[in-house]
Amino acid sequence: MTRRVLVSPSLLSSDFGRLAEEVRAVEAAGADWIHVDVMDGRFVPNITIGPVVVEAIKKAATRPLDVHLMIVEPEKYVDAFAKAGADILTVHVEACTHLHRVIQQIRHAGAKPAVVLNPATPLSAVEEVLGDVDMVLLMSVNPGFGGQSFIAPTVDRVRRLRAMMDARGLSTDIEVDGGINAETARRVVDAGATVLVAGSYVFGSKDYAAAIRSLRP
Ligand SMILES: O=C(CO)[C@H](O)[C@H](O)COP(=O)(O)O
Ligand SMILES: [Co+2]
Repeated sequence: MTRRVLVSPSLLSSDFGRLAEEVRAVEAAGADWIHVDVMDGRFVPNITIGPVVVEAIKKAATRPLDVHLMIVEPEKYVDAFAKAGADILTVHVEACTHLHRVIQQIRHAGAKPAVVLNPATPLSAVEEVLGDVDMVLLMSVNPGFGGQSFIAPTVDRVRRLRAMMDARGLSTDIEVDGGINAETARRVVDAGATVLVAGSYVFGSKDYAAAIRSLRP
């Protein structure tokens, strides 16, 4: 089956001093979504941005904001990020005590809920909420930093997650984040991924449009 594949460049590797320009440049280069990495220095060993900066990105963007929350107690901040303009809000299952409640909270706040798994978290952790989310994100690096190498067993995880969805008659998006380039993109898309996050591969290239094009099947 041929599925449409979206590219969501991660601003983590962009020039933060020219954030609005970078957003406009990747959109002109063909980005489908804009991936925004929120880190709190607790869930991951790095700190990035909060709702105020998401609001600024929203003013520059015309494409949906795909906001990846790498924070503990996401329920405390979901409403603020939705209000700031997040279209898709993704929470780590490892950070949620009441995952189902957080998913409901995201939808109630007006954003599309998605859940994300670290590379060592079993797929069964999302099994009970597959029908409640718009997307499942599989991390293909340990979260916290851009520019890391793709963790190869992710390909089989994508294949098994797609089979779990097929068995339930679901065509939910599967996003993959970390170490995505033209070669790893092909492997995860063949396995059933439909959204590709790419940070260093896109922003580290001289030609954003060529980089984004090379990720598409
Ligand atoms: O969530 C992330 C890190 O935790 C980033 O989205 C991811 O690392 C993208 O960067 P790259 O494509 O350079 O690996
Ligand atoms: Co991310």
